[in-house]
Amino acid sequence: MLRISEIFGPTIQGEGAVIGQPTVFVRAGGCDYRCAWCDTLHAVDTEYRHTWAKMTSEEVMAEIERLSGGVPLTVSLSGGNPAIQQFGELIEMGKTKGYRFACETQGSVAKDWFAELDPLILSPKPPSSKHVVDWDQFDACIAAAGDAPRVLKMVIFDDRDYDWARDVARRYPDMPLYIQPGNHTPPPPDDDDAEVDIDGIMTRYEWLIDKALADHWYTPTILPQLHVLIWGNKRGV
Ligand SMILES: C[S@@+](CC[C@H](N)C(=O)[O-])C[C@H]1O[C@@H](n2cnc3c(N)ncnc32)[C@H](O)[C@@H]1O
Ligand SMILES: Nc1nc2[nH]cc(C(=O)O)c2c(=O)[nH]1
Ligand code: SF4
Ligand SMILES: [Mg+2]
Repeated sequence: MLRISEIFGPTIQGEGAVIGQPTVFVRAGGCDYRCAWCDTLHAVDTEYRHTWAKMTSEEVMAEIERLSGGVPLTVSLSGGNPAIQQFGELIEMGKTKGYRFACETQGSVAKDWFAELDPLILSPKPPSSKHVVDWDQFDACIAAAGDAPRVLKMVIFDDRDYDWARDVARRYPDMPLYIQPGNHTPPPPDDDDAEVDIDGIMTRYEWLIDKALADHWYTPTILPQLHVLIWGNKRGV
């Protein structure tokens, strides 16, 4: 059984490597982290566990097909941390029907089904999250992906995060790199309509662009969370 916080879409992927692509999101319930600025606490905080549905892979697949009208597209597994659950069966089922699976995870738990993803999006957490990355676990995630496409996506709030991200990028010179400004006004878990400070986010975005370009750091693609610019903190988009 899978613990599912929400399944929604099609919408556009708002972040990183496949930004703008039509996507159905499967948001897993439960996370081994609790980032200081997490924007999906309703899928993390166990206080909201009662809102997570227990579903079989067949039931999740049926909902993906219903939402997409049976027309294959990219399915993004997110959360929470999808890597603490068994998504191998769903991925196998979906791929035989022509669906493609991406997955977002912080890189704390490796799963053999990472090898079936296109792409695996690894999003190690910077100092502002208050988490410290276990790089052995992170490397195990990269190894588990094997030949599957994998990318790095890092959220940056401040100078310390920026310096940390540059170090991470040096450590993984062969991985496509995406950086995004943090949303300092993430929604509280019980209020998906909470105000978002778009001006503040755009100021941080501009700061991040200026800083990277001034440093001649040309390897990252620098993107905002497009869905936040369009829909704010709204859930299910
Ligand atoms: C909600 S997480 C779920 C997947 C996984 N737990 C992870 O962190 O990668 C999806 C993406 O949103 C990013 N994110 C979460 N809160 C954010 C915030 N306040 N501002 C910008 N990005 C955020 C995460 O860093 C991650 O890249
Ligand atoms: N449109 C849209 N794009 C996203 N990219 C990553 C998301 C996430 O919460 O994992 C997300 C999300 O929730 N919505
Ligand atoms: S790892 Fe991802 S889902 Fe978990 S608390 Fe951090 S941002 Fe939220
Ligand atoms: Mg999100």
